[in-house]
Amino acid sequence: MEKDTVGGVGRAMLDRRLGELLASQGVACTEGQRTLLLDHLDLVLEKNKVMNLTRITSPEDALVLHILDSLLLEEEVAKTDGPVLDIGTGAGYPGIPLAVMEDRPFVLMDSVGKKARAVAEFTDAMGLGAVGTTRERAESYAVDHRGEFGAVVARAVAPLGVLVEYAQPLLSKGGRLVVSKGRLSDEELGSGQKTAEKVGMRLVSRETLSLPEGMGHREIVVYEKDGRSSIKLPRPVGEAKNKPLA
Ligand SMILES: C[S@@+](CC[C@H](N)C(=O)[O-])C[C@H]1O[C@@H](n2cnc3c(N)ncnc32)[C@H](O)[C@@H]1O
Repeated sequence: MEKDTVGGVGRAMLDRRLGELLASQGVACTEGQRTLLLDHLDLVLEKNKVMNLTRITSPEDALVLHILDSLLLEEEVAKTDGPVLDIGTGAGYPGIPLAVMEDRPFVLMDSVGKKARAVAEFTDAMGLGAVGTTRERAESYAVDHRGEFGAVVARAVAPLGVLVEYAQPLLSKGGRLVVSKGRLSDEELGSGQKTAEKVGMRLVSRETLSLPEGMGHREIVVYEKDGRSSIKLPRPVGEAKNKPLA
């Protein structure tokens, strides 16, 4: 039977608030999808009592900072086809909310085994059959999963240039990298751009958004794989971060 609380707060109130928040950002969501989004949040907050998954412990804040923030990527992800990969999923954000909204295969990846296992427990409990999880690093996963994904998403994982390098070998031709960033400096954007030119990706869009209730600033940056890389990818584990291409 469905619990009537989420993280100790009344579910009916959170459900109402979530509906308002999503509507205010133009995200269409059914009652069944909201139920799953709140189920996931409850599982995360329970698990967070025994392992470090998130520093956001207030369910009200998590509605904005986890659920809505993840779904700000939905419009861009919906423009792509084929499987979606979430690199560095942590507690399942943004991958699980996106998988709740999109009827297509997802893979949620984290390099930390206990996080990948926690996320697998969440998707099992939620009955998300089309969602796989893997404990892997993006660089090593790309060796055996070249060109498999129509979209790669990432939030709070690595600088833009590093993400462009991680995503390139994993994407199919025409596939897109959709990244959520807080403040994005000109320097980080510049290095993303130079990396993209080297690896056969092009910047499609950059959108700036404000979260409700003054809870932050977001940039949604989208790249498309439109050519071949001039460098053999993936490079060995750690090189994208330690020896960036730009
Ligand atoms: C700051 S957390 C963000 C988690 C989640 N995306 C979110 O926004 O709440 C970054 C996560 O990325 C994972 N990570 C970092 N580099 C990675 C890589 N190369 N491949 C896979 N996972 C990675 C870390 O283990 C960590 O769980």
